[in-house]
Amino acid sequence: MVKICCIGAGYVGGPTMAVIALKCPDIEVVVVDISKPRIEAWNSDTLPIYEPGLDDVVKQCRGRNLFFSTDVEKHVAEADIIFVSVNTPTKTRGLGAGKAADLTYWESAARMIADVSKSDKIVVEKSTVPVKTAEAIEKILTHNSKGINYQILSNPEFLAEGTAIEDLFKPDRVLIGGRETPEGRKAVQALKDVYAHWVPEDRILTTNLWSAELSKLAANAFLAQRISSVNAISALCEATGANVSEVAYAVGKDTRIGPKFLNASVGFGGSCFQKDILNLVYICECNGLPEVANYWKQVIKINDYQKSRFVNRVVASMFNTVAGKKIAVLGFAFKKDTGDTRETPAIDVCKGLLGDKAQISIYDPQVTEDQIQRDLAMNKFDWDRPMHLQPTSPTAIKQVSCVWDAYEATKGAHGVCILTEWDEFKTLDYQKIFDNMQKPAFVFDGRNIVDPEKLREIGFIVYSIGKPLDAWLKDMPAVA
Ligand SMILES: NC(=O)C1=CN([C@@H]2O[C@H](COP(=O)(O)OP(=O)(O)OC[C@H]3O[C@@H](n4cnc5c(N)ncnc54)[C@H](O)[C@@H]3O)[C@@H](O)[C@H]2O)C=CC1
Ligand SMILES: O=C(O)[C@H]1O[C@H](OP(=O)(O)OP(=O)(O)OC[C@H]2O[C@@H](n3ccc(=O)[nH]c3=O)[C@H](O)[C@@H]2O)[C@H](O)[C@@H](O)[C@@H]1O
Repeated sequence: MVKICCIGAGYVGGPTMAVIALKCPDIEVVVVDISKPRIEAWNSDTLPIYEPGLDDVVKQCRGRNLFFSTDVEKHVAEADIIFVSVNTPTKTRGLGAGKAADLTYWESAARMIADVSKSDKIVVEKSTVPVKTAEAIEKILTHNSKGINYQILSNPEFLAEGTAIEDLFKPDRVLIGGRETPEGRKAVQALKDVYAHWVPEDRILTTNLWSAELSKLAANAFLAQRISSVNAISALCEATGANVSEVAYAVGKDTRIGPKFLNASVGFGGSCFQKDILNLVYICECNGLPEVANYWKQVIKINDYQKSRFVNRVVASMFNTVAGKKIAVLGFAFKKDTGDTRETPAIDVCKGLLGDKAQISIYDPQVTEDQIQRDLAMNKFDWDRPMHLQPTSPTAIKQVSCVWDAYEATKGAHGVCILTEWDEFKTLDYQKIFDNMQKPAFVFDGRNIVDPEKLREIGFIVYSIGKPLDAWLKDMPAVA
C-alpha cells in the first residue's frame, strides 16, 4: 500500500488529503501537524475549518485510510510520498520584509524530513512557494541524505475556499512539475497515478519544476488582477453614472475575456492573493525586473485604494464623521461560505472606521468574536503564522461588539456596511432593519448583493460599489 503523509493540516492540507483518501481507498493518508488543537479538531465532530461538503468526506474515510496525527516524525519516516502544505507567510522582518515569502516553516519541515527519513521519498511542494524553492529544498535534503534518494515535485493547489471540495473533485487542472531526469519522470508518474484515480488524464498537466512553481503565483496574480481591474472601473462608474454590473456583464460577454471573477467589491481578501503577488513582486525585483514588479504592485495598490475609498464613502456621507455612531458590519469573513478571515477587507474597513471613532457592531454567521478581536488587534501578516505563534489574548477593542444576529447588529445603528456576500444578507427584512435604525439610515453595500432601488423605496440612503450614486452621496464627495 502506498503511504502518503501531508505536513500541515490547514485549509489546503486537510481538504486535499481527505479527497485523496476518499478517491484512493488503496492509499493510506496521514495528515500531521505541530498544532495539537488542530489535530484534535480534525479527529472530532467539529472540524477546525468550515468548508461545505468537507464533513461528509472526512466522515467517510477517517479511521479507514485517512488519519490525523501529531506524531509528525513517525509518519514522515513511514511515507513514500510527503506533501508539504505548511504556511508560507510574508516576511515581516529582515531581507525582503513586507514582500518576500518566509520559508521558515518550509525549511524546518524539510530539515525534519532529512533527519527522520530512512527510505527514498517523493517530496511534494503543496504550499505556494517562490519559484526556485525546489532547488533550495533539494539542497537541504541531499546535504543530509545518508544515501537516500529524494525527488522534489511541485504540485501547487488551486482550490478556492468555500468551494474546496467541489474544486478538488473536479479540478480545472492538476499541475505537476518535476525534474527532467529518469528519476524525476518516475516521481511525476507516481503522483500522476494518485490523481488519475479521479482526474481525467488530459487535466493532469506536467511541466518542469520552475514552470509549475511560477504558474501558481501567476494564476493568483491574474485572478487578483481581474478584481482590481473591475474595481478600478467601479470608481469610474461612480464618477460617470455608469453601472459596474452592466459594464462587467458587457465586457465578460467577450469570449476572450469571459464572465467569471468580474464582481466589483470592497476589495479582495483571503490568505493568498496579496501574499503571492507581494512574493511575485519581490522575485521580479530580485531578478532585475522593476517594471514588471511595479506592474503587479499596482494590483495591490488598487485593492488598498478600494478599501479606503469605501471607508471614505461611509464617513463622508455621514456628515464627515462617524465618531460615537453605531455602524453595523454584516459579514467579516473574506468571502461567503468560509469562516476564514485572513486578509479579509473587513479588517481594513473596521480599522478605518475605528480610526474615525465609530462604535462597531459585527455579525458574521461563521466567525467568532474571539477571532474578530484578534484580527483587529493583530499586526499585519501575523495572522499567517501557525496558531501557537500568534498573540493569544489581545486586549479586546472596546468600541467593537460582536452579536449573533443581523437584526441585533443593526438595531439603533446609523449605518450598515455589508462586507461579505453571505446569502442570508440578501433576504433580510430590510424594512424591519430600517424601522429600528437611526435616521437618516444608510446602507453601504460592499458586495453588491442588495437591490439599491428597493432599499431606497424603504427610505435608506444606499451606496453600492460602482453603481449610480444616490443624490445624497453626490453632494458628499469622499475625499481623503
Ligand atoms: N488557503 C487556501 O485556500 C490556499 C492556500 N495555498 C497555500 O497552501 C499553503 C498552506 O496554506 P493553508 O492551508 O491555508 O495554511 P494553514 O495555516 O491553514 O495551515 C498550515 C498548517 O501547517 C502547520 N505547520 C506549520 N509548520 C509546520 C511544521 N514544521 N510541521 C508540521 N506542521 C506545520 C500549521 O500548524 C498549520 O496548521 C500556503 O503556502 C498557501 O499559500 C494554496 C492554495 C489555496
Ligand atoms: O491560492 C489560493 O489561496 C487560492 O486563492 C484564491 O481562492 P480564495 O482566496 O479561497 O477565494 P476567491 O474565490 O479567489 O476569492 C478571493 C477574494 O476575491 C474576492 N472576489 C472574488 C471574485 C470576484 O469577482 N470579486 C471579488 O471581489 C472574494 O470575495 C475574496 O475576497 C483562488 O481563487 C484559488 O484558485 C487559489 O488556490
